[in-house]
Amino acid sequence: MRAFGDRLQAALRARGPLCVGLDPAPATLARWGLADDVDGLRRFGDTVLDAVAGRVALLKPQVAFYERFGSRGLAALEDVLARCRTEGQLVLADAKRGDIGSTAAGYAAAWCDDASPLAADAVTLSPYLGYGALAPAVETAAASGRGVFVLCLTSNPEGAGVQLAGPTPDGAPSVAAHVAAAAAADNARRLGDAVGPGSVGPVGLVVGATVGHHLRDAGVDLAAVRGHLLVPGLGAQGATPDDVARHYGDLADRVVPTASREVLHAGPDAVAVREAAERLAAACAAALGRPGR
Ligand SMILES: O=c1ccn([C@@H]2O[C@H](COP(=O)(O)O)[C@@H](O)[C@H]2O)c(=O)[nH]1
Repeated sequence: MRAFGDRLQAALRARGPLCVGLDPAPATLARWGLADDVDGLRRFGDTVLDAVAGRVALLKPQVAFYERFGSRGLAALEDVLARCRTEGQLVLADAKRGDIGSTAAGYAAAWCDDASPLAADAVTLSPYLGYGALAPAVETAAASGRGVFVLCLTSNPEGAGVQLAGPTPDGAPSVAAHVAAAAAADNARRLGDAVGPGSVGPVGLVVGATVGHHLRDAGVDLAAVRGHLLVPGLGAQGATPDDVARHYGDLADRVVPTASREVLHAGPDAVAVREAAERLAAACAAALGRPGR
C-alpha cells in the first residue's frame, strides 16, 4: 500500500479539504427518526456512506458510538470499514487509543493490521502515557502504509488544562509542544530529506479549530511536524472555516478540517447530507485557498 501521507494528500487534492465524522450519537439518531439501537446504527452508517463514500477526503467513524453496543456495535463498525475499503474511501478510526508500549502493540494489531476486521487507514492515539509508548502503534501503522493522528491540542475547552501545562522535563514549553516535537522527530526519521508529495509523514496531529489561538504561547511548531493536521471543532463546537484558515492556513496543504454534527444534522436524506458535506468542503477550500472538489 502507498504511504498514508501520500494517499491523504491525493484525496485532499481530488476531493477537497474535509473529513466527515460518522458519529451515530443518540441525539443525531433521534433527529433522523432512527432508534438508538444496532439497527439504527447500521441504517445511519449506510446512509452516510451512500452520501459521501468516495466523495470526501476522509471519513472518521467515532468508535465510542459503536462500542456502546458491544460486539454487535463493533460488527456494524467492521461493516463500515469494509465498505470504505471497497469504495475507495480513506477512513480514520477515532478510537483515541494509548497505553504502555506492549499494550499499544495490541491496539496497533486491532486498528492498523491488515489481518484485523477493524483495520482502518489511520487511527487516533492519545499520548497521555507518553509519546514514546505509542511507538509500536506508529511502527505498525507506518509499515503497512497507514497513519496515526496523535492528540496535541484538542478542541474541547477542558483539554487546555493538561495540554498547555509546562514546561515539560525535556524543556518543551508545554505538553502540546512536547507532543508536536516528538511527532516531528518521528516523521523526520521516516522521511529523511524527502521533499514533494511524499514529504508528509505517517504521524499527524489533532489540533482544534477552537483553540488555535493558544498555539504560539504553547510554543507548538506545527510546520516542523511534516504531518497532516486533523482540525476538529467546526460547526457544533463553534469554529468556522475562517478560524481554521486563521490558525492553520500557513500549512493549508496538509490541513484536514473535520466536522460531524455540522454535516450529519442535514440528514436523514442522503442527498442533503452529501450537499452539506460539499458546501462545507467548498467553504474550507475557499478559506484555505485550496482547490475544491
Ligand atoms: O480534539 C478533538 C478530537 C476529537 N474530536 C471528535 O471529533 C468529533 C467532533 O464532532 P462535532 O459534531 O463535529 O463536534 C467527535 O467525534 C469528537 O469526539 C473532537 O471533537 N475534538
